[in-house]
Amino acid sequence: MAKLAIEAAGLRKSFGSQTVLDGIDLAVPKGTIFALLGPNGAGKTTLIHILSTLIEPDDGSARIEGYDIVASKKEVRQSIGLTGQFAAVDEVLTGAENVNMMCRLSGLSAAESRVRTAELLRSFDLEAAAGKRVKTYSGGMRRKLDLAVSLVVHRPVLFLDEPTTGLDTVSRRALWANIQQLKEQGITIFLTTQYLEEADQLADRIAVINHGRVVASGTAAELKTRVGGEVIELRNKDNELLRSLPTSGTIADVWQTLGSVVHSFPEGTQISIRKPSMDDVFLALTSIEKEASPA
Ligand SMILES: Nc1ncnc2c1ncn2[C@@H]1O[C@H](COP(=O)(O)OP(=O)(O)OP(=O)(O)O)[C@@H](O)[C@H]1O
Repeated sequence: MAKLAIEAAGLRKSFGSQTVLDGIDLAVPKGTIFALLGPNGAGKTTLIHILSTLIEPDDGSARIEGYDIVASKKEVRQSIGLTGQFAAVDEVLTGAENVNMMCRLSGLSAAESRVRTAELLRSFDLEAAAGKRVKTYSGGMRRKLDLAVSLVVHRPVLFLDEPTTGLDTVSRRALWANIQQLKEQGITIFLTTQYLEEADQLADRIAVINHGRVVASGTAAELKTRVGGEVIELRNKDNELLRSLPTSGTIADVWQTLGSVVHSFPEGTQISIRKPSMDDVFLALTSIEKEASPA
């Protein structure tokens, strides 16, 4: 049995003259959460579409649960669940009707469908809203319902394309908890996100993608270490950030770094030293290419 749920080598895709994926390699172990982090237009959705067999790559290969995404489309489709960027549920139906309809379409009997619908609505905390039409749902509730619908049939691999885009902090955290629970059930999660905090909080491994290439990959801690050292923060008496300065963290380097700016800041300026955040990592890894790319 393959240990990897998702593996890709040299995936390429162009639309006309635009190269969207420029040689992507991936290896996602089973039962883990993998986050593909990148800015708008980096190629995240295109990669999900390729891995979920919706479009074919121009070059390279990929396997899901050991099945080739081009030669064994049917087996790949039977191994995956997918939720896209926009909720794919029917607004006129109630939450329960949506889940129930998907159960019936998936071949469950009426009785089985009732049981599964109740189970799913319970695990996503949607029982109270089960009888309400989806058009009355908040963005967070729709996303939860979307996830519930994609889990009607047990699939070992779940693709989530920007699952929390547009949600407020509370709904986002609730959805993160749901996603963690899916991992605890042994499901491999591949998600795309523009939110650094989301990748930091949820993912076992992260790949940062920019202009169709993986520019860095590893655990959140590894990526932070890659950017290196520590960050000195200078704040005024109201605790407002005045400047962040990179440092290796040694006494000599902190001394030298502060020495070069000490006269530029008023007395009373406070300093603190911290590890780099995912924001520092992301900016460091994507800023050079961003500057070079057209707006
Ligand atoms: N079917 C298509 N035809 C032509 N161009 C496309 C097509 N699909 C995607 N693109 C282009 O490919 C690039 C990458 O798009 P993609 O949706 O994969 O990026 P993304 O990282 O998911 O961005 P976002 O976060 O905005 O969804 C974009 O410039 C987009 O316009």
